[in-house]
Amino acid sequence: MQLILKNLRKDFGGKKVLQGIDFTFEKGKIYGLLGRNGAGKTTLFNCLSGELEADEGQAQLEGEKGLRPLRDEDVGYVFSLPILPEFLTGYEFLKFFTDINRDKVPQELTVDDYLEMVKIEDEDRHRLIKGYSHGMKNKIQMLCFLITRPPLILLDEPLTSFDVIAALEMKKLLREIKQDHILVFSTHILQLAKDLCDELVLLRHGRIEAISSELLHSPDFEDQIVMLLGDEPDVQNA
Ligand SMILES: Nc1ncnc2c1ncn2[C@@H]1O[C@H](COP(=O)(O)OP(=O)(O)OP(=O)(O)O)[C@@H](O)[C@H]1O
Repeated sequence: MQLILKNLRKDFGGKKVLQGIDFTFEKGKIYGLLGRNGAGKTTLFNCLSGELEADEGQAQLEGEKGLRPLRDEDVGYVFSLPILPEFLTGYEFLKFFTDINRDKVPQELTVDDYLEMVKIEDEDRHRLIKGYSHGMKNKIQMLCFLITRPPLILLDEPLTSFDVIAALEMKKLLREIKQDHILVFSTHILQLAKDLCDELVLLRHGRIEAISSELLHSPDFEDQIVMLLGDEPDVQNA
């Protein structure tokens, strides 16, 4: 399975953010998306998840049944600022979520099994999400894609909110599921990108370019990335 992006463009009132993205992401790999603040990483994720409509271009999935446009339900999206119903408990939300996705949930797994998977403790499961920490909310968001297992999973800087143990667990989990998904992960933490990702891509000048694997494994990797990102101009105005 592949996600094929062709000439994806997005402007905001003349501000050219995505300037013709051409790139192919493959199943079985974790991609690290790097870019300066304001480079357009969230905009790209929003266009792929259907939160925003791209002005031009296409996003298509190529699988066993051929090529077809990417649909909203193909995408699991973990936002950097989690959006969840704060008036529900973690348990209630997941019960609701598993009920509406009953066809996708393996029979043998209960809500408690899922909460156990991301180590949300018993005493927290029945508290309102409103009182959860940022990291706990991110865990709940991650459970949504662990339940529905969409082909494309987008993670907008989620691991930065996790403590060291939780981050290790999440990395392990992502590595375990990666063979069945296309995983794209945006982060500003170079060490995390290097450690977790199979491929690194840069979003700069409104386009995506791959970083060679030699560079990824070279001793001056960080300096080179800083140099490459350092010449990113401000987003172009029309
Ligand atoms: N809804 C919007 N309306 C107008 N401008 C927007 C909108 N969303 C994003 N932008 C602009 O598009 C540019 C890219 O923003 P985006 O959030 O995609 O960057 P980013 O790479 O995710 O940045 P960061 O690393 O800081 O999170 C910024 O200049 C931002 O101000």
